[in-house]
Amino acid sequence: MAKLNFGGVEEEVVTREEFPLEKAREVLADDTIAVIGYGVQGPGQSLNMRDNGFNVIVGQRKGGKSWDKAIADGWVPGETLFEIEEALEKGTIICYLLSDAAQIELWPTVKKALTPGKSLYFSHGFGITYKDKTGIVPPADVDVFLVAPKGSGTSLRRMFVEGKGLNSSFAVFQDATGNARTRCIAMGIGVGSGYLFETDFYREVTSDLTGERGTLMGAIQGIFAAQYEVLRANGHSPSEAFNETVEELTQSLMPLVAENGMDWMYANCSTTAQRGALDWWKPFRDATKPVFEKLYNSVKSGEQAEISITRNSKADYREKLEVELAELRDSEMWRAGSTVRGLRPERG
Ligand SMILES: NC(=O)C1=CN([C@@H]2O[C@H](COP(=O)(O)OP(=O)(O)OC[C@H]3O[C@@H](n4cnc5c(N)ncnc54)[C@H](O)[C@@H]3O)[C@@H](O)[C@H]2O)C=CC1
Ligand SMILES: CC(=O)[C@](C)(O)C(=O)O
Ligand SMILES: [Mg+2]
Ligand SMILES: [Mg+2]
Repeated sequence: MAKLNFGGVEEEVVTREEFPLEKAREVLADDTIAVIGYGVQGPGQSLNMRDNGFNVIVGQRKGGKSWDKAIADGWVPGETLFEIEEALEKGTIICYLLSDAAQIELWPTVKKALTPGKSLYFSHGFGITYKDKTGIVPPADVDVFLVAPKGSGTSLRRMFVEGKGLNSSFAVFQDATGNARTRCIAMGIGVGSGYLFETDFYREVTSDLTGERGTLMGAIQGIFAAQYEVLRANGHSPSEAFNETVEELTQSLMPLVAENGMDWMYANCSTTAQRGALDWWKPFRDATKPVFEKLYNSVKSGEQAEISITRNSKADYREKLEVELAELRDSEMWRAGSTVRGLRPERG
């Protein structure tokens, strides 16, 4: 563990320097890693582990898009791609990467396969933390741990292919073998994490649910929509409103923030912009903070988990999500965005 100073607070993190890939391979040399579910995280994690030289198989329901995608990605039915029950039987580390709602339905099957000494791996603290709602209570004689890549499985794979690494959190819930922590970190390195920071299942799920509902996804769309609507109501064209709300942020300014922080991005803009942004960020913070507090409390009380389970357990949940995604896609702002994206010279 490397001790690092994060803005004045000391924290320990695990880097690839101190826990190299060779060590991770050694730790899991005798394991068969069964990735159950081939949705978004399933492909990212399984392909990275396969390319990293681990013994990986995939378990997925036969027929359907995910099964076909697995075959297209080079998984071979009967060799490295199996029906879920068969993969569960063969695996010594069970990576439970179905959607959080689907994990509830399949749990009785998974539980049966968890013979003593096996490991149960998650990428979210959801199922374990909300056990009263999910019924997910693992047997005492298996290791239970998580590695949660902090980003989409799509980025996890893309960054790996580019030689980069997305960072992940890790946590041990149950250590039956006495070796759970090392095995967990080895998995974290195996899936292609850039570095790993430690948490517990409760803190992982509460921060994650807050982040995705907040600045990462929910709040950002909300604030985009509000500014776009004000610009349009005041006579600005869709292209002007979109460029000034989204395109400039994603294409020009956020890459600068990613590279060197907010102050550096500010410093690379005009002093006119700096003056205004420095005056306005606090009013925006003050206006939104009560919403973030409401959000956090709703996560903490279990209300957000309840909503997610209820809604995503319905037979037609995919169609319902698609209708709401279409509402975004078909909005003037994102239709304007589609045209703007088409005009990027590199796409032409
Ligand atoms: N999507 C992402 O990039 C991230 C996901 N996670 C976590 O990783 C885990 C997996 O999430 P995703 O990859 O988004 O899952 P997903 O929603 O893409 O679903 C994964 C797979 O579950 C299968 N499935 C759905 N219902 C099923 C059922 N009733 N029986 C059998 N199979 C079923 C689907 O065919 C799909 O292949 C979750 O715990 C999630 O919170 C964590 C970080 C990011
Ligand atoms: C990509 C990620 O980490 C999220 C937003 O938390 C999720 O997909 O659940
Ligand atoms: Mg997340
Ligand atoms: Mg999440």
